[in-house]
Formats: sequence, structure tokens, C-alpha cells
Amino acid sequence: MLSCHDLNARYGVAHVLFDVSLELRAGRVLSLLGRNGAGKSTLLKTLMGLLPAHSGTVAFEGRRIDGLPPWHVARLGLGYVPEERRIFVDLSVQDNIEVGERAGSPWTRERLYGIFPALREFRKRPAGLLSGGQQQMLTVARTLAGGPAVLLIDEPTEGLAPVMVQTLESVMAQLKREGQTMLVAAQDLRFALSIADDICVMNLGRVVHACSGDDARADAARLRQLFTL
Ligand SMILES: Nc1ncnc2c1ncn2[C@@H]1O[C@H](COP(=O)(O)OP(=O)(O)OP(=O)(O)O)[C@@H](O)[C@H]1O
Repeated sequence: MLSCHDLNARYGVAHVLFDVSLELRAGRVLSLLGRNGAGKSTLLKTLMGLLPAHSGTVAFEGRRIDGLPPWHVARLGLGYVPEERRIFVDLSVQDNIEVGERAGSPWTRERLYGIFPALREFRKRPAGLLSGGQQQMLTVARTLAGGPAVLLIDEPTEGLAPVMVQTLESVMAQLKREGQTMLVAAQDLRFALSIADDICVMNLGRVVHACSGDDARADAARLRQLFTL
């Protein structure tokens, strides 16, 4: 469904992604693991067209999308939840979701409220009054409201209290059960393993290991080693 091949990306003269290739299949969750600075965020930005690919290709549903502007990539069906939560703090929770809504999205507001009950409860509140974890949920819900075929999420558990991490984990598991295709960048090995069908480990801008989630869960110690290279 979404793939890249020999992707290279730079910030100015700094070469950050090196020949990255991966494939995300429909209905699956790919966890992109790597410690700080491994290149996960840069990869998501490059897939979205927020950072131009220096070389290599990105394809979505059989069509080249590298070189397209981010709004076009989003319209084709890629939804991006950046690491920093970009909610409209003065708008209500409901209005924030409405901003993301697109006609024909399978993720109707009622369905989203079913998955994120706290958002239903606080729907009239200004979004700026939500906790960090609830703001993270709102960002995910707003992106889903646009009906993305693929959801790209950057470090969803970063900076959240353990109880919120658990909530988010069960939300992501439910999204997965409902067939949402996802690419999830994470440093949290336990979280990444809990939802992954497939795993890619990045280090210093390269994919250093790729395997199935089942293989990774069977030998988490080896994965931890690779991950901390
Ligand atoms: N805007 C930028 N300009 C220059 N270098 C950058 C920029 N953003 C990131 N980098 C560098 O690119 C490399 C990859 O960073 P990236 O943020 O993609 O890693 P990451 O795996 O997502 O880690 P993190 O979890 O810290 O975001 C790092 O060496 C980082 O310092």
C-alpha cells in the first residue's frame, strides 16, 4: 500500500536518511523503532512530502508520490500525526475534530467518540484544557476524521504518563482491529511490540533490521540489542 525504495533525505548539507526501503501492507501495523535521532521523524516527513526526497522513490497504492506537495499526499490518503501535538487550543474538542472531517470518511464523529470516550465527555471544552494524553488522542481522532487510508504516527506515547500510555495502547489496538493501516514511529520497544505486525529498526538514518512482529516478540532481547546499537 505504502512503500519507499532507496530513499535518501537531507536537511541542507546534512545527509540524514540513507537508502531507506520499507513496505507497509494494507490492514497492517508497521512499527518503526529507533532511538533518538535514528531518523524516524525524518522518514515520516519525507513520506508525507514535508521534506523533499533527495533521491529514491515513495509509492502509494502503486503510484509514485515523491515530489508531491504534502497537501496532495494527504488528499491521496496519508494522515500524519506529528510528534508535537498541533491542536487548536481555543477551539472546542468537537470543533477540532470538525476541522479534520472529510465527507465519506469511515471515521464518523460517533465512531471516533466510541473509541475515544474522553473526547465525547469533553467535547465542549476548549482543547487547550485537555491533558497531554487527551490532546494526543484528539490529534489522532482529528486525523482519522479525514479518513486516511494510512495513518502515520510519530512517537504517540512520548511524554505521556504511564496510565495514558496504556489507554493509548488500547486505542491503537482497537484501531488495528478495525483494520486501520498504520505506520508508528516509536522509541518505546514494549509499546511498539504490542501492536506491530511488522517491525523495522532504524539506526543512524538506515534500516538495520526488518522482521515480523511475531519474530520480534519471540526474541525481544535481540531486538533490544539492535535497537540500542
Ligand atoms: N530540522 C533539522 N535540521 C537539521 N538536522 C535535523 C533536523 N531535524 C532532525 N535533524 C537530524 O536528523 C537526524 C534524525 O532526526 P529525527 O528527528 O528524524 O530522528 P528520530 O529517530 O525521529 O528521533 P526523535 O525521536 O528524537 O525525533 C538527527 O541527527 C537530527 O539531529
